[in-house]
Amino acid sequence: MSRSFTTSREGVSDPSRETILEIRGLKKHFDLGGSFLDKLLGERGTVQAVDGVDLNIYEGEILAVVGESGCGKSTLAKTILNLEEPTSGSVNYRGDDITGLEEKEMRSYRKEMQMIFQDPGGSLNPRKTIGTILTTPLKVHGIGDSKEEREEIAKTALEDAGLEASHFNRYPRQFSGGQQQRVGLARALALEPDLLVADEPVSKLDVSVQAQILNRLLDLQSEYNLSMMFIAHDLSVVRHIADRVAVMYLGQVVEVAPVEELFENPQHPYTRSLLSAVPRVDPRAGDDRITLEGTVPTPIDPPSGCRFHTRCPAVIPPESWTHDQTLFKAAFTYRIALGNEEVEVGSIRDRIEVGDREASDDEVVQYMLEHTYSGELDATPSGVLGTLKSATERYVDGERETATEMLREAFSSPCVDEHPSMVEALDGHVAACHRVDTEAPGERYPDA
Ligand SMILES: Nc1ncnc2c1ncn2[C@@H]1O[C@H](COP(=O)(O)OP(=O)(O)OP(=O)(O)O)[C@@H](O)[C@H]1O
Repeated sequence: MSRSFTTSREGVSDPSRETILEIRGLKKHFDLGGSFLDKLLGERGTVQAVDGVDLNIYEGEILAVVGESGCGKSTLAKTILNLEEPTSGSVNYRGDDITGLEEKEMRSYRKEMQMIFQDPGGSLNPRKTIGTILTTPLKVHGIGDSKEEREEIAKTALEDAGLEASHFNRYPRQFSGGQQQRVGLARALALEPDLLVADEPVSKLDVSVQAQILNRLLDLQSEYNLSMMFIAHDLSVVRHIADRVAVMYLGQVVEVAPVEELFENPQHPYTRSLLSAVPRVDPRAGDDRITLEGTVPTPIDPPSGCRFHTRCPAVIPPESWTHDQTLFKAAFTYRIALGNEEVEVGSIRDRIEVGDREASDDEVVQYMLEHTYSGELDATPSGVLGTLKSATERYVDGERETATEMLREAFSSPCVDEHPSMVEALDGHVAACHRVDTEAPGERYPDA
C-alpha cells in the first residue's frame, strides 16, 4: 500500500464559495448516568450521538445528511441550532461563533436559521389557528409594522408553501399531513431565513405528496437563494434535491461529495453499502428504512478505529495476509462475533440434537464453525481453519480471552486499531477510510 493523498478534512472551507455555516469538531454526548456496573453492562454511560463532525454549508446550496436511523442526524441538526447544548466543538454562522449560545443570545439568529421537523402535526399547536401560528414568530422577531402587515406576510408564506391565503383562519387538525408540513414550511419561510434545517420533512408523507413538497422546496430554494441542510434516510429523495451529500455513521461523517459524484462514485464502503441497498426500496412495503447486514453497534460503546469495521465488507487484512478479501472478511467477522461474545455455547449445546446425551465440546465447535463462521469450511486454507478451530475450542472450553486473543492476532486489521482521518478521495470528494487513505482510486475495492 502506498500512502499518497493529501490530508484534507471537510473542515477546510472552499474559498471560492461563501460559507454560511462552519461546523468544526462538533460533539454532542448524552450522559445517561447510572452506576459503574451499569456502565460496564452498557446499560448506562454516555451516548456519543455526534462525535467530532466537520462540515461546511455554502450559500445557496442544499447539503443532505444521510445515514441509518440513530446515526445522529437529528442531534447534529439540533446541536447546530443550539436546541441541544454541544459537548465540544464549534459552530460559526456567517463568521459569528454561535456555539452554545443561550436562547436570549440566539434570538437574533433564530430568524435567520429555521428548522422544519419530521412530524408536521406534532410541531403545530392544535389550539392555535394557522394565522396565529404564523404571525407569532413574526411579532417576536419584530417583522411587520402592524397586525395587518404581518397577516399579509403570513398569507404570502402560505401561498409560497403551496397553500391558500384563506387557510389563515383554520386549525391544524383541518389539514392533511402533507398540508400540515406545508404549514411548517410556511412558518419557517415567513421569517425569510438564510438557512433552513429540514429534518426528514417528507418522510411521513405519501410518495406523491413528498414529490410536491420537495419540488416546492427546490423552487423556493432557488427563488430565495436559501441554504439548506436536508436530513434524510431515503437516498432517492436525496438524489432529487441535494447539491452535496454528507454520509453519517455512528455519530461521525464518513464521506462528503457532490450528489452525482457520490451516487456514481462512492468511496466509503459504508456509502457503497447504502447505495447498493437503494434498488430494494419498495414504496409498497411502507417502511423504506435502509437496512445493512449486521447489527449497528451502540453509540454508548462504539467500535475502536474505524467505527464501521464491524460491518465493513472491505475491512483491511494485515500485510501478512496472502488469501483473498472474502476469506479475510469471513474470518474477521468470526473474530468480532466471538470477541463480542455473541455466541452462547450453552444455547448451541441445547440446540444440537444428539438423542438423549448432551452435545460434546467437539460437536459444539463443529456447529459453530459451520454456522457462525460464514466462509466455506472446505474452501478455507488449512492454516486459517486451524486457527479458527483452536480458538473455537478455547472459547467452548470457557477460555474466552485466550480465544479472542488468538483470533485478534491472526486476523488483525488497521481498521480496528487506527481511526481514519478525512482525506481527499477524489477531487472535491472526501472520505474517512483507510482504503481511501492508502490505495489509489482504481484499486480500493479489488474484490470487496
Ligand atoms: N436526549 C437524548 N438522550 C439520550 N440519548 C439520545 C437523546 N437524543 C438522541 N439520543 C441517542 O443519540 C443517538 C442519535 O440519535 P438521533 O435521533 O440524532 O439519530 P437520527 O440519525 O436522527 O435517527 P432517526 O433517523 O431515527 O431520526 C441515538 O442512539 C439516540 O438514541
